Amino acid sequence: MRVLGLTGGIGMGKSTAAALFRRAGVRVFDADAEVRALQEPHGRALTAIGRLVPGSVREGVLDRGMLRRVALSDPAIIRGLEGILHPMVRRARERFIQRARRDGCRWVVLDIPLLFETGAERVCDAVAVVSAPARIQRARVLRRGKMTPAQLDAVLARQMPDALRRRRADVVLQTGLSRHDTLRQVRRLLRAMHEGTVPARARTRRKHA
Ligand SMILES: CC(C)(COP(=O)(O)OP(=O)(O)OC[C@H]1O[C@@H](n2cnc3c(N)ncnc32)[C@H](O)[C@@H]1O)[C@@H](O)C(=O)NCCC(=O)NCCS
Ligand SMILES: Nc1ncnc2c1ncn2[C@@H]1O[C@H](COP(=O)(O)OP(=O)(O)OP(=O)(O)O)[C@@H](O)[C@H]1O
Repeated sequence: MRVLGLTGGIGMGKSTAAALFRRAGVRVFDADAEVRALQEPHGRALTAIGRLVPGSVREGVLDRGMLRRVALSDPAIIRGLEGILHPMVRRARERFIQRARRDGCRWVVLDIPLLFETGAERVCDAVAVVSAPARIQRARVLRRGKMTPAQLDAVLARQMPDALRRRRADVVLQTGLSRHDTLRQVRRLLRAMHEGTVPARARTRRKHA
């Protein structure tokens, strides 16, 4: 079985690309969805988060807006939050890979925003990076109205710069043009996956989870 990492900065179009892979029948592990599941009412991460940010969990329910505000204004809190969540996400990822291998999948996709930052690239045979001009990225995120410009800057400060991410990619998917154009690029990649011609990772030693 082969593993394709899919990553990119906030708002670069990861979920949109992941949905295209899913539609083509490829199994996709979604790290953001995993985080949300851990933070659901009575989710497994809530006790630890409530201890980290007192008042953020009331009667087993997380105040996500408050957590976002606190975490994105205090680097120590976001580090603490990552310390709670990343090991849980890593274990879920390992279970996903084991299950897919057992089921005889030929390719799976790992959709992980912090793929390089957390070392998850080590389990990937190839990495695709979604990318768009910074101006478009900013406009997309701010248009959603969930984050202030200062909060967006705090997120960007914790992510690898786009240029570096692109340099470390095996494939770059441009999402700054139309959705149709992105679809064409994903189709091309799917064809290469099928034919076994995806550029392989030369720089890192593969270590399957
Ligand atoms: C900070 C939180 C509460 C903000 O919640 P919110 O609903 O605003 O955002 P959401 O979870 O949908 O994430 C949106 C995007 O923000 C970026 N992002 C989220 N967490 C982080 C982080 N710790 N570092 C860098 N970027 C991040 C990613 O690009 C992600 O796709 C939440 O993202 C969280 O609990 N993050 C910590 C866990 C984490 O590191 N997640 C990243 C995936 S492993
Ligand atoms: N190829 C594309 N063409 C046009 N718009 C796009 C394209 N890809 C994504 N978008 C738009 O950009 C926004 C962000 O896309 P998406 O949710 O896929 O990004 P993301 O990288 O998963 O974001 P996040 O990191 O915040 O989860 C959405 O509003 C989406 O409609």
